[in-house]
Amino acid sequence: MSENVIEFKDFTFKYDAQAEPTLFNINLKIKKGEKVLICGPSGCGKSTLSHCLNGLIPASYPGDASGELLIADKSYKEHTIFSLSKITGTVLQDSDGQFIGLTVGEDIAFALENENTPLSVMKQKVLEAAKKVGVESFLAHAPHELSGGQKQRVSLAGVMVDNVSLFLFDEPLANLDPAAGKNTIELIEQIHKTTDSAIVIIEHRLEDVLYKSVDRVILMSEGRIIADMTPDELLSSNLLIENGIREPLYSTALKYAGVNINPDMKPGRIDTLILSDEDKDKIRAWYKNVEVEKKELNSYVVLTAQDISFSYDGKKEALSNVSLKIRKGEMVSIVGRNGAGKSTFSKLVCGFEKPSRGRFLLEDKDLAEFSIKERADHIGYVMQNPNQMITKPMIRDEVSLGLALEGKLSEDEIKKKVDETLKICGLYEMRSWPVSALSYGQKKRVTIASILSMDPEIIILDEPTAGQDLRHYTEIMEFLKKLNSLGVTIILITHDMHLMIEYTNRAIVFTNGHLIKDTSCEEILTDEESCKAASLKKTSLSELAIMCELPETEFVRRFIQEDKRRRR
Ligand SMILES: Nc1ncnc2c1ncn2[C@@H]1O[C@H](COP(=O)(O)OP(=O)(O)OP(=O)(O)O)[C@@H](O)[C@H]1O
Ligand SMILES: Nc1ncnc2c1ncn2[C@@H]1O[C@H](COP(=O)(O)OP(=O)(O)OP(=O)(O)O)[C@@H](O)[C@H]1O
Repeated sequence: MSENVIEFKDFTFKYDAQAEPTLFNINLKIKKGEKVLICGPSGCGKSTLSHCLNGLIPASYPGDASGELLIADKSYKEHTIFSLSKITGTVLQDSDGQFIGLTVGEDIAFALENENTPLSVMKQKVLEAAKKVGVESFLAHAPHELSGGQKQRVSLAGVMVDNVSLFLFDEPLANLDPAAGKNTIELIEQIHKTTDSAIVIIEHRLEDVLYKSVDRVILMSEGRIIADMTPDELLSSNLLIENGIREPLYSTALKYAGVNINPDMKPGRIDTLILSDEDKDKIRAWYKNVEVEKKELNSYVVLTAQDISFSYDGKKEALSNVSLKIRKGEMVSIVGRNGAGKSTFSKLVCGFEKPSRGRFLLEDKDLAEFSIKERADHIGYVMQNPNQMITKPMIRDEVSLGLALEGKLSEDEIKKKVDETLKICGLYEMRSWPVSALSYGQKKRVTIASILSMDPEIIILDEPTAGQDLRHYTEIMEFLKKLNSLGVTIILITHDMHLMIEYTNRAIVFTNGHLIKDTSCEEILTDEESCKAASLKKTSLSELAIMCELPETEFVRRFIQEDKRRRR
């Protein structure tokens, strides 16, 4: 094989279902042993590009292509899905779609089974791969018994048993808790160091992904490659912000402090960043000048959990003695490791499961007396995986569904309400499209729109911004903030520490079914012990504070203040 694993030459691709091409004139070479990050706004064609590399295009998604794409020196047209599966190992964005086996073990083994590996070798390899991603105790479980993040880990283990020339990770961090995300980036780095496979990572969370080095970042916009440069060059430019991608937190902090970033400072990663004494002084001066405000909290409690316990199988408790109070108009984060019980907690609040002990109160009324439908009038739940929520083939029908079932509004009123919501969620232009033509991030917005149209008093959102680019992330979060300022209580389940500090003041931390901490976000993020127990991760702000000899917690607090002030 030549040194290029992938070579796109003037490659253009149009889905049969679309009028215009989704990829235009792509010219891109990725060599053996290279590690490349692809980023770009939602819908810019990142997943489409990756589908070309694992054969889903043209096998599952037919369309017209021109130009050439060589994978391992052979035109993509000459490959089959099977021949490509030997070359490309993919971890898809939507890990649900990837399960084939009845158990987790079978699933990880699938790649090896195809190669007639002896049983004993196979078991050993499966166990090793499972251990690397921490799912070894789930090998006999059915995939549907896993939490979202646990499923994502299984997909990672699945590709790691393969011996491929190209690893393709499509949003590998979505749904992973911060510590697991960090491990994943370390695992990818290990693959990078120990094989000469090419690695392509598609990810929005640069704060997390740039924790280890990447050789190049490819920036896409509207189906074209608009930049192909090193992280040091990219972070010295304004291209990320201009193209709607969240910069790593330290980079934003440097800009707030008025530090001019250039490639010689090696700004591609926080641990390579070189700051002069003058830069540090600028950061200290900025820190000193940030005004710290205090927010008064409403004391009116809207949701109470009293000593809630629950088990799926009657043996192991998924939640144990959880008690908490949510005040009206609060915007809080629920965080914690994969499988900690966060989604289970939400399912209990919404009545999809019943607690084995304890009770929930909505204001002073026992929620056990409400039917699921009555609860839905007060509490909206946006689940983690949009594919588990969407039931209608057309976007407009999906978003109208709740209102139509409720039967309170006329058809015209429903139409008006749905149009408003679609506009807010940036879906109005696509209102008559089939859901099947949407990217994952776009589908996620459809599910948020469905819940918002119902005007609930409390909204629980499970990873609301997973798969969203900065523009949609900001639109969704600013809209939630606006709803919140009107009195709607918002509970965000998130693994995104960046989101937690940007938008919420309080963090409720779960680990192994227990609520272990309930305090301010900056306190959680600078407390080593809680971070470890709950698989959270300090952000790059902590490291920046240490570099400048400033107190970590206060630095994070002031950054949050400044960030909120600037976005008002
Ligand atoms: N199967 C399909 N049929 C028709 N159009 C599609 C299909 N899949 C994606 N598209 C369209 O192609 C465009 C690019 O989608 P793609 O999934 O590649 O974007 P992306 O950059 O990966 O976005 P995201 O970050 O939201 O996942 C979108 O506008 C989408 O509507
Ligand atoms: N349907 C189910 N049947 C059996 N066990 C389940 C089921 N759903 C979840 N579990 C288990 O209950 C525990 C809590 O899962 P839950 O989905 O609440 O975690 P989570 O904190 O939301 O995780 P994540 O961050 O990965 O989404 C996990 O150990 C999981 O394996």
